[in-house]
Amino acid sequence: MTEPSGKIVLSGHQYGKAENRVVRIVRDSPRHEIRDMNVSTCLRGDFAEAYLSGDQSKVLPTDTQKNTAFSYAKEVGTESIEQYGLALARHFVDSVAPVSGARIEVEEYAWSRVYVDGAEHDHTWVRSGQETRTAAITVDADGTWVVGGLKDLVLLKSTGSEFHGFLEDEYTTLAPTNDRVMATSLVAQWRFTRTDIDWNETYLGIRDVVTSTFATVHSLALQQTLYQIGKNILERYPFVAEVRLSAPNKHHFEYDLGRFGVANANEVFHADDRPYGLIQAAVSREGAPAAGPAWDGYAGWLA
Ligand SMILES: O=c1[nH]c(=O)c2[nH]c(=O)[nH]c2[nH]1
Repeated sequence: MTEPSGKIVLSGHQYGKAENRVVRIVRDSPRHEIRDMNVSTCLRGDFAEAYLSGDQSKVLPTDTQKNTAFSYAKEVGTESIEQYGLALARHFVDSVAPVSGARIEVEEYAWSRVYVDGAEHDHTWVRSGQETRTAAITVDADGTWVVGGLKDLVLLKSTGSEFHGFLEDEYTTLAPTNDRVMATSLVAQWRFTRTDIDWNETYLGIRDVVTSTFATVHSLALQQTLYQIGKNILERYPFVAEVRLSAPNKHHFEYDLGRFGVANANEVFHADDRPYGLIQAAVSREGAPAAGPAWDGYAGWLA
């Protein structure tokens, strides 16, 4: 067999500044607001000469992209990470000639107000240990795509989950169960079909669909729960075209206390951190607008 001997070409490129830690405080009144973000900017276009011959004449430095990300936190504000990301992406495409496309990926770290004497404090927060909100915005000559999301949403239900009836072969040792703990650390992303959205209200609504579906679906497998989560989001939000979900099955094994003569009826578990089943699904609406480059990632946290 002969190896292919074709010409070697630059077959893809994109570049930007990854993980700018932008913190915006709004201090127009004594009650301050905080938006704590991790922002990655990525430019697309014909930057081939930078790779092929070292010609930087079309290259907007990543340092400049960083500065723009920080300045936009003041210039356009950070009402939501989606709105901020849209403004930043449009700026690069509209104002920097060689840029034909931009992708902005944002993670938002949540803070909640500290309570002092039973009242919310104006300018002190404690980091909320729950999920990280995410957004990925892509603008190019063909359009604008917004993907909202969350990651590290850790959920556990102590009953209402079964797993049985599975295929068995000579390597199968798993016992079927009618009652188990089901837990995950969910990553979910949803693709919008429009940009005139109340981003913050929609985020909270979708998060609520995720948690309430996880709670109320009597689950025969994590696969079934994921599909129901996606379906319920699409049913409630007509402007969402597609939901992608990734869920590690955080196994909780009933600990064998029988060895000590102690009964254990689904009460004491060993939470095993690895290996874990990793269950993934995409749920979409037939006939919805095409995804285009909406899922073409940059900094890798979507992977
Ligand atoms: O919800 C589950 N899905 C699986 O595919 C699987 N496989 C497994 O061993 N346990 C489970 N649980």
